[in-house]
Amino acid sequence: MKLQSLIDHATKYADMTVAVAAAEDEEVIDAVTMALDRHFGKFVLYGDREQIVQLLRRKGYADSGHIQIVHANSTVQAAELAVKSVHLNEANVLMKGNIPTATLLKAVLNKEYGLRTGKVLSHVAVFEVPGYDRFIMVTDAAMNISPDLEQKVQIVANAVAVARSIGIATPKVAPLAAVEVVNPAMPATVDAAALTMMQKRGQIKDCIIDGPLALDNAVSSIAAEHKRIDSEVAGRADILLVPDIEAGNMLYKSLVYFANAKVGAVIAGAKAPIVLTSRADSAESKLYSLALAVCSASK
Ligand SMILES: CCCC(=O)SCCNC(=O)CCNC(=O)[C@H](O)C(C)(C)COP(=O)(O)OP(=O)(O)OC[C@H]1O[C@@H](n2cnc3c(N)ncnc32)[C@H](O)[C@@H]1OP(=O)(O)O
Repeated sequence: MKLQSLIDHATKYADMTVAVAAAEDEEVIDAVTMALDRHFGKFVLYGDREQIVQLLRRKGYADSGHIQIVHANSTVQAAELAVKSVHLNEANVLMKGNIPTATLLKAVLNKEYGLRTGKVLSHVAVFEVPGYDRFIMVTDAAMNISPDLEQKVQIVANAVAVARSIGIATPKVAPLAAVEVVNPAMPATVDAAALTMMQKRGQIKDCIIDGPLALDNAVSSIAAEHKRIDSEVAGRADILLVPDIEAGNMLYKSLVYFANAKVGAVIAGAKAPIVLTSRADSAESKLYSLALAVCSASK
């Protein structure tokens, strides 16, 4: 599967509005104009009007009917205004611009005007890995630091919702650990076994969970056969649930830097999908994240 297919899908939602907090950033404007070139999304850019106009002019986009600029005096104000616009249903997707992640997340978690739903918010990344015939999803590599079992249940639910929004009707979920047997000294294996049983008993829906699985058994049927693991998920996992942010972040970055994987990612579980790009992301990756957010907002 190619991430390009998400862009093709997103073009069906040309009217989706994306609120960008602190849009005065060349890379962010690159992603916005790339999306407009591909005919998806309308954008409301919150931030320093003069800087945003200058950046848009360089791209030849100053007068686009699909862009509105709302001036903000600071990044804190830009975050507040952008989040409020999603809260008020004026926008369908929130995107981070030139602003610290914590500043945006604070606004997102604001009790009065934020985007809380009572659910856990979590990061879901979708990878196109060279040599693989399907997407590999990783969660949570960037938001929840050391989730407990109840949080993992919601992290899985968020990832399943994103998977379904991109056409994976019943995703196979592998809760990862270092081994594929339960070892009480390794809490990730105990949580993985509990998640597996919760899915079998109908407490977690719309997916198949089997774990614990080590990474090789989750993604390689040869490795799974070698270990004689009899599992519906082994070798065919769509979603890799990592035990904590360190494991997830290293897996995410290994896929990008060692395997040349392409990635798009969103924060799910909020009132609307959130695109949390980082400086190191390519404009292409930001575009994939925008497309993924538009696809998941459409469900
Ligand atoms: C993968 C590539 C990209 C990257 O590398 S990103 C870099 C790595 N990521 C990070 O550094 C972010 C890691 N996470 C964090 O720092 C923190 O968990 C985060 C998200 C900032 C929240 O921390 P704090 O602001 O300290 O929040 P807190 O724990 O004091 O809680 C404040 C209120 O917010 C709520 N909250 C926090 N995280 C939540 C979540 N995931 N889902 C839903 N609600 C959440 C929390 O329950 C609390 O609510 P209340 O005020 O008690 O009602």
